[in-house]
Amino acid sequence: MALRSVRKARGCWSSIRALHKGPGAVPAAQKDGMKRVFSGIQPTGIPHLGNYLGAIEGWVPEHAQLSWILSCMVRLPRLQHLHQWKAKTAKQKHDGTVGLLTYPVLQAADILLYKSTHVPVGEDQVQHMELVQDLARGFNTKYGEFFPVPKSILTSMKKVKSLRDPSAKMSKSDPDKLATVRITDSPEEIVQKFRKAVTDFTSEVTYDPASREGVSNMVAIHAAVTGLTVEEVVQHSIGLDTAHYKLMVADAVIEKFAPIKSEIKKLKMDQDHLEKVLQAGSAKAKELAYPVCQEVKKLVGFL
Ligand SMILES: Nc1ncnc2c1ncn2[C@@H]1O[C@H](COP(=O)(O)OC(=O)[C@@H](N)Cc2c[nH]c3ccccc23)[C@@H](O)[C@H]1O
Repeated sequence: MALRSVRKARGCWSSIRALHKGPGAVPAAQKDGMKRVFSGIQPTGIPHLGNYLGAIEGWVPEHAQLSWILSCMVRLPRLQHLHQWKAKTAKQKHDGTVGLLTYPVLQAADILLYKSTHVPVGEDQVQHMELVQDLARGFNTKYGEFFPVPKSILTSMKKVKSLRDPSAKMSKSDPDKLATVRITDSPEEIVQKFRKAVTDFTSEVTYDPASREGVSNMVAIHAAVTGLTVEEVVQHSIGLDTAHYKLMVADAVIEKFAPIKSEIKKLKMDQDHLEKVLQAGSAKAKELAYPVCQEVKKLVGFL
């Protein structure tokens, strides 16, 4: 389960806090115009004691409980038809687990538990968001208007492609280490990955995702990290061949990541601060999740 952040539109926490005075309080109705943005990420690496005490311990009951209730409202074929289930279980010789099959329901619980209205996700999650929307609508039809139907927020870079196979998405779990640029990569690693990025035999830099996926991925990444438009990026690259252009994109990515990397380094050195942030986040999340979960249990007849 992957609750990482519960963010708000500017100025909303105070009104949310006023409505949620801890366990037992009435869940907040989504007032007109009030946005609640929720996102998540797969947890990778080994969680430490601070993660567990500060956050994970506080997530488990409400997320798992709502997930169970929602899973009783979804038919098996609905989950078996999801692209990601089909792709992942195929990779595992059709030996996928129940957890893999039902994780989109747990993800729906993550989102609905906070009555989220907007969810920033990449393109691969759009089908899962449709499931969340169906579950919210289905619940509301059966038990009365309760959950907002959350909308996906997609950026222009909703599908960053692999540097080794531009027909596939860039993925953390890609076994080819050169395919994926990690935020923590050193400048040398980033240069090496872009140098080896798969493009084609035309040396000119153009943007044509249908026929030149590799170079177009470079251009799209370049535009996204510099804040320029695709047209501006292509214009600035006139006269460069793709080999030189790849190094230019690598430099732009290094520059983009530099302040993020130094912030990560600084934060990692301040474990006390990190644990405090986790604890405060966990308390805020609990304050929102508990009353919503209680209300759901009342509506479905558990309480
Ligand atoms: N190549 C790519 N190009 C553009 N976007 C991409 C690319 N790869 C990944 N993403 C997006 O990054 C987010 C985290 O990915 P995860 O696979 O960890 O994401 C996952 O596996 C979720 N199940 C985590 C999750 C758990 N609960 C949630 C609630 C709301 C939103 C997300 C979650 C996602 O938005 C994903 O779409």
